[in-house]
This record gives sequence, C-alpha cells and structure tokens, in this order.
Amino acid sequence: MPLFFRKKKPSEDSQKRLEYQLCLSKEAGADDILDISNCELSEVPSSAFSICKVLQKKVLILHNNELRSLLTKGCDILSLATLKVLDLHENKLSSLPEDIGRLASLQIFNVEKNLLKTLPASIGDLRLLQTLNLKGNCLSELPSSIGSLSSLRTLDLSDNSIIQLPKALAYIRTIESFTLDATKMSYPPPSVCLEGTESIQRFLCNELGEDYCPPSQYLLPVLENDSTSGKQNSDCLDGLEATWQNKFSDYERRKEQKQQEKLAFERHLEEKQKQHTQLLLMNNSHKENVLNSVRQEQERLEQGVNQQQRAQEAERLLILQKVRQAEESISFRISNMLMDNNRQAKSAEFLQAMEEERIRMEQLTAITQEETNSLRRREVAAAMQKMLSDSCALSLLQEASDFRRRNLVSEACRSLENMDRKFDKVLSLQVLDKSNAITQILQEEEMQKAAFQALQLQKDSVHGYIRNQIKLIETELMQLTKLEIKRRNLDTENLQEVLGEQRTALSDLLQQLLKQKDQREQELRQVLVELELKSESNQQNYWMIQYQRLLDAKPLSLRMQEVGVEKELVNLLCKLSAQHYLPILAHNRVTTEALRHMTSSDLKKLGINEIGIQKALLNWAQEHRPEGACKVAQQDEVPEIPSTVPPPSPLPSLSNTSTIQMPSPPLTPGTPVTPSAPSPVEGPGSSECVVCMETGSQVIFLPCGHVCCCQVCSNAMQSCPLCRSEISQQNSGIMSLPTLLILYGSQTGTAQDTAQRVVRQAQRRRLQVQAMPLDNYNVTNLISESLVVFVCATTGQGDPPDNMKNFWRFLFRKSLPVGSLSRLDCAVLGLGDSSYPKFNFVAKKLHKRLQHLGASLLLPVGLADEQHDLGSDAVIDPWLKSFWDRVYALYPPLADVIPLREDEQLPPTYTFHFLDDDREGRRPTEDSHRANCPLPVASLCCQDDV
Ligand SMILES: Cc1cc2nc3c(=O)[nH]c(=O)nc-3n(C[C@H](O)[C@H](O)[C@H](O)COP(=O)(O)O)c2cc1C
Repeated sequence: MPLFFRKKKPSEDSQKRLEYQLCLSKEAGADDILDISNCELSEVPSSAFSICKVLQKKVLILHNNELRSLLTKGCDILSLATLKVLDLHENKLSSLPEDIGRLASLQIFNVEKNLLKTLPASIGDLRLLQTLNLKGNCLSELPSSIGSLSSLRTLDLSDNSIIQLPKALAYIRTIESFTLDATKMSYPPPSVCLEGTESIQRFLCNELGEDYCPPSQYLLPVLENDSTSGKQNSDCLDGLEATWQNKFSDYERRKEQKQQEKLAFERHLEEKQKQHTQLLLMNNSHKENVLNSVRQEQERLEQGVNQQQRAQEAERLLILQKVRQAEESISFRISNMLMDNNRQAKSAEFLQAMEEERIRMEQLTAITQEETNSLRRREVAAAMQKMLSDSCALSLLQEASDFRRRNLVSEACRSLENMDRKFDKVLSLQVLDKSNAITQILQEEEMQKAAFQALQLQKDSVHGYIRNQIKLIETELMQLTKLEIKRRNLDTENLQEVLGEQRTALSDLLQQLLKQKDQREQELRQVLVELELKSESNQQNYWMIQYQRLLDAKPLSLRMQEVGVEKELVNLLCKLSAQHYLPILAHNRVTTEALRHMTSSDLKKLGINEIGIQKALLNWAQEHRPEGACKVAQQDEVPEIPSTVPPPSPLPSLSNTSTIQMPSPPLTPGTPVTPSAPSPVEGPGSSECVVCMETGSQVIFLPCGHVCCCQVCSNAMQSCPLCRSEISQQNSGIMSLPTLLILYGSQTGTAQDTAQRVVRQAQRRRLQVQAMPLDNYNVTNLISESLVVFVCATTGQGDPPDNMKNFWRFLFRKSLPVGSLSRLDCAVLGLGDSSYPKFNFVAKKLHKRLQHLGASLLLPVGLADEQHDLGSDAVIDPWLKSFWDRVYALYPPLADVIPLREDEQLPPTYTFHFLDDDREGRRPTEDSHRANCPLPVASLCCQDDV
C-alpha cells in the first residue's frame, strides 16, 4: 500500500447507504449479516468492527469497495472472530493481515479480484475454511501452510501468476474443486492440471509418496457447531449441509428483502426530490408572475406618466394660447383706447359744437340758464376727467413701451459693438497670419530663387569653363611671380623678361576672362529676370520648379562620364533597379577594379546608402576578378568619349606668349588643363606676402599679374610692390581664405560659449569669422555661404532652443529644394546630456537635414555630453581638432597663415566701462563698444583655448 494516498470522499449515495446498513445491522432482530458493500469505502469503518464484535455477526460483506487493507487502525482482527463468511471481492487489497488465521470460525473467504501478491502463513490456521476464492489476484506462489486447510473444498487460483503448486496441497484431502490456469502451470505439468482436481491431487500425493484417497472419504468438520467441538460426524453431515443451505438461502432472501427496502427508500427519495423540483418550479413560476406583474405595473405607470406629460403639454399649449389671446386682447384694448382717444378728441370737437349750440340756445332761451349751465359744466368736467385719466393711462403705457424699446436698442447696440470688436480681432489675427504666411512664402521663394541662381551658376558650362580657366591662369601667375622673385635674386635678366612677358600675357588673358565671367553672370542674371517675368504671378514654388528642371537636366560632361562607365556595371545597376546611382559612379569614375578595393563605408561616403546595393556591388566586383580588372584599368586611363563631343581646348602654350589667343569657350568644360609653367615645389598661395612676410600671397594684382600680397596687406596697396605698376583690379576670389560663419542655438548659454570658443580659434588663425544665434541670421543667405559651423544645444524633451526655433521651422519645410545647400561646407556640434532620452536630438537631426539638402558635412556630428566624467569638453576638444584638420585640408593656403602668437591678445568679447565719480548712481554698462567709450576700459576676455 502506498504510504500516502488520498482518501477519496465517498459519494453522498454511498454514505447514505453505509449509514443505512450500519443502522439496519444494529436494529433489534437484525440477522447476523453486516452488508456494507458498494459503499466506496477506502477502509473498514471502526463501527463495523464493534458491530461484528458486539452483535456476533457471522457474515461480513465488503465487496465492491476501495479497501486497501482489511484492518483499520486501532481495530483488532479478533473483533471479527465470529465471522463465518467474509466477502472481500473487488477491492484493492494488496495483502491480508498476518494474523488472518485468528478468524477461527471462517468457512467462506472470498478475496476475488484484489491485488494480493502473497498470502500470510497463518492462513493455514483457518481449519474450518471450506471455500477459498483467490481468483484474479497477483499471487505468484502459495505458502506451504495452505496444506493445513483441512476442511477446504473449493479453491480457486485462476487469473494469478502461479505456475507452481506447493506439494503440501496433497494433504488437503477434502478438496473437491480446484480451479487454476492449467496451461500456464509448470508444476504439476499442464497435462496433469488439465485433467482436473483428482489428477492434480494424485500427482501431488505421488510426489510425496502418499496414497491418494478421494475427498468423499473424508468428513468435514461440523460447520454449524462451535469450532471447539470439532467433532466429525458422518451421520449428521448431510443435515448440516442442508442447514447451511437453508441459512444461506435465508441470507439471500433477507438480502433480497433489504434490496427491496433499499429500492423503496430510493423511490421515496426520488419522490421527495420530484416534489422538491416541483416546488422549485412553482416558486420560479411564481417569481416570474410577480416579475411580470411588476413589469406590467411599471409599464402602466410609464404610460400614466406619459399621459400626464402629454396632458401637461396640452395644458401648457392651452395656457400659451390664452396668454397669446390675452396679449392680443390687450393690444386690441390698446387700439380701442387709441380709438377712444380719437373719439374723445372728436367728442371734444363735438362738445365745442355743443357749447356753441348751447350759447346759441342760451341766447335763444334764457330759461333755466344757470341750471343748464351747471349741469353742462358738470357733464363737461366728468367727460374731461375721464378723458384725462384715459390719456394718462395711455401715456404711461407709451412710456413703458418706449423704455422697453430703448432697452432693446441699447442691448442690440452693445452686442453689435461686441461683435464688431470680435470681428476686428479676428480680422487683425487673420491679417497677422496672412502677413506671416506671406513673409514665409517670400522667404521661401527667395531661398528657392537663390538656390536656382547658385545652381544656374554652378551648372552653366560656359561659366564653369571660365572659372577653370581663371583658376589655371591664377595658378600660372602665382607660379610665375614666385619664379620671378627667385630669378630676380639670380639676376638673370633675359629670363626675367620672358617671365614678364608671360605674366603680362597671362594677366591680359585673366582680365579678359574676368570680363567674360562678369558678362556671363550678367547674361545669366538677365535670363533669371526673363524667367521671373515669365513666371505667372500666382504660380507657387516657381523657383523650386525651375531648380528641379535644372537639376533634371544632366550636364553633358556628366552624360559623357556616364558613357565611360563599364557596360557590365551599368547592367548590374539596372538589374538592381539602382540606375539613379549611375551619375555617382560616373562622376567618381568608379570602375570594377576600384570597387574591388572599396568597402561599404566608401560607397556610403560616395552617396550609395542602400546596404543591399552596396553589398551587391562589392560582391559583383569580387566575382569579376582578373580579366575585367585589366580592361577597367585601361578604360580608366582613357575614358571613351563620343566623337560628337569636342575635346577640351588646351590652354595655349605659355612659351609662345606673343601669339596667345583667348580660347573660345567650349560647349563643355573640359578636364582641367595642366599649368604650363614649371611645376612649383609649393602649392598655390605658398609664397609669403612680400609686405608682411607672414601670411601667404593670396591676391592677384591686375594688370601686372603679380601674386605677392596677402589679403590684408593688399587692401592698402595702390601699386604692385614688385613692379610698381598701378593696380587697376585685385582678384582674390579663388585663392582667398573662407569666411567662417558660426551659427548657434543656445538656451542657457553653453552653446553660445562654445561658439565663442570657435570664434577665438578662428581669429587666432586670422580667419574672417562671425557668430550669431540662428534666428538672427537671414537663412536665405545660407545658400551662398561657404563654411559654417552649427553649434546647437538640445532642450526640453529633444526640442531646439528658443533662439533657433524659427530657423528650425524653416529648415524642415518640405518645399526646400533637395540639394539647395550643395555649395555649403559645414559641420554640426551638438551639446546635450545623455541622461535625457533624446540625447543631442537637435544636432543629430540638423546634421541629417543638412546632408539631405546637399550640404557637404566635413566631419561626423559632435555629440558633447554633460554626463561625461570630463564634461562636454571631452568631446568638443577632439571634435574641434578634427574640424580644423578638415578645414586646412580644404583650404591649403590656410596652412601658410602664421597664427597669432600665444601672447597676442584677441579682441575682447566683453568690455566693461567704469564711469566717472561725477556720474554716480549709474551702473557700469556691459558690452558697450570700446570705440564709443573714452573712459578707461577693463576688458574681460575669455581665456584663449586654441
Ligand atoms: C530643461 C532642460 C532640458 C534638456 N533636455 C535635453 C534633451 O532632451 N536632450 C539632451 O541631449 N540634452 C538636454 N538637456 C541638456 C542640455 O542640452 C545641455 O545642458 C546643454 O549643454 C545646454 O546648452 P545651452 O546652455 O546652450 O542651452 C537639457 C537641459 C535642460 C536644462
């Protein structure tokens, strides 16, 4: 038996049955049977033990329960000592009590269909046992003590695992019926077992060397008598058997009777349940009825309420009608009174007539004059009184109506005034909105126009060509000047002359080209004006459309370059649906060979952002290795140009200066021409200014063509310091240093300070520099800026600072042309705090947007973090260093500029003015301009941190 098993709670019916049976067995006159079968018992109730003991029960029926053990805790097996019949079939017994042999009276023992594995040895003590049913258990062997069951007649061992019988069975001489699974047996052999009980017994006797005697020769013990008597009496054997049969049939009968009683009880129970169900049904229907009646009552009430409401409504209408009638009757009365009034007026006339008549009558009859007079006077007075009271009431009514009218009019006036005020307000708001929208549109249009203009200049092939030529000539002139200075030292006059001639020729050429450039720009401006005139006044985004058209028209040079792209590469792009990258590949002259040495980031830098396409291109290049590489290299060297396109005009040889002709501009700007002057060791602008000897030469003087002065010194020059010829024109466009613009967005001043820091660094490098908040800057000028640093903080939850909000709104307009900032070199430095979820959001977004608008970002966005252990400078310092490296790479002449010495003071950022004593009471003013202040100046200048 398992140590822990959950006792299953018997069902209600089983419990009832158990109680019923226990009660029944205790009743006076009850038989010797205790039948507690089919009660779902997991153990024998202790009360059953006491009942058996006290009432000396002979039959205990426990079949069809859940018993795992016969004995219950605290109960003694001797309580069952009187039992003759013990029926335990169909339970879950896995063992029998070790002292089962103490049931000395037991004659019939049924343990069929249990889980018995072994039998206790004491079973052999059951000397009166006649029937032992062990069928359907798990027994594999029998104890040899079984041979002591000297009264056993019937033994059923079938449906067990027994394959061997103990030889001691031969000692049971009374056995008549022996049931076992003959075929499974090994001892005695199946052949013996199949022949039946006698054969088995014979076999076993034989095995023991005993003689076999049939059971009929052995007498059974007297069943009915006490076991103690134990005498065998062959004469009364049949009688005993009959008595036993009677008893058994009596037991069966009583069992039947009990069954009937039980059925009757169950019927009774069923009836009760039916009654209960009927009662429930009745109760439900009654409840339903009550609910229905309540519902009906409610409906009736609702109807009543509705009727009442209708009646009240009708009454209200009636009253309204009556009021209206009363009003009508009042107005009718007023009109009557007015009529009365008229009538009275008439009666006054009539009275006057009467008076006249009276006078006439008086004159005629002087009889009873006084009486008549008094009578008349009274009548007239009464009539007058009535008339006066009527007119008084009338005037009161009129006054009241006047007053109401006045009230109404003033109210109407007031509401009209309110309405007017509101209307005015709305109107002014609208006007404000409109003017805002107009300024925005104008700003946008201006930007688009500027973008168009810039692009037009950039795209114009003639202009481009002229620019190239100017650049070349400038370079030539510069080199010539350098050579000339060197030669001068060597004093080689002839060469000097030649060089002078070359320089003059080049200067002439440069002048012509500059003129042509101006002319071309003039023409383009004219085109612009014409376009403007053509544009319909109401057409939106006119410049945007023109800009797009211009963008769409690929320059011939690019088309030529596209022709030069390898066919296979073009096919691959088509296959990848990435034809739009063809111009990029063409422009950068990307070949299969070049691709093979490139990485994804290289392609990204070129503007091929889609990772899939990057990978496909790189893989393709790797797959097309050796033969292709050779071909591509050749193609790279000599790009195939269609014959229809004229080759670029070479610059005339400088050695032949007398025959220099102004080259006519070709249809397309060709590849830059190599300067003909001897290759200089240093780059352009690398010779130092002959005046200050510090900065590189940056300005070309015309007409002499000398390049010998820096930007600053050249301003004061009227004649060339080398040749003393008068300066008619200074050309500094190409070789000049950029003007750096620093635009910042700052909420609490940190970004502004950082911007000032960049300003100081620029000033140290002698660069023209300007810094201002983004919203103070006219954003439409951005198109024409060359170098800008954006220093932007993030505030709120990823919001731009207040002083860049307008700029922010403007920059993210959808109508801004993509690529409109293509001439701008810039960099973005963000100030933020990584403890905020949107860390440096503004700087990151600005960086992306500028990229989208075509600006070229010199370096990745700087993301300064206040949370860094070293503060924001941990990022700002290296970022600024990289920025200046990039600027130096972009503007090589800057390398020749000798920066300010450490001890040289920069112009102060802030100045403080101390006021005279006689101006007491006035506070020192901050940021007053030094020039305007005659007083001692204390300058508060931030520490230089270059
Ligand atoms: C109210 C407030 C909100 C801020 N929100 C952010 C933010 O969303 N993201 C971020 O990176 N930094 C945020 N910061 C940190 C600032 O960007 C950082 O302190 C910066 O240096 C301030 O520059 P400023 O003084 O020029 O405004 C916030 C700071 C403050 C005071």
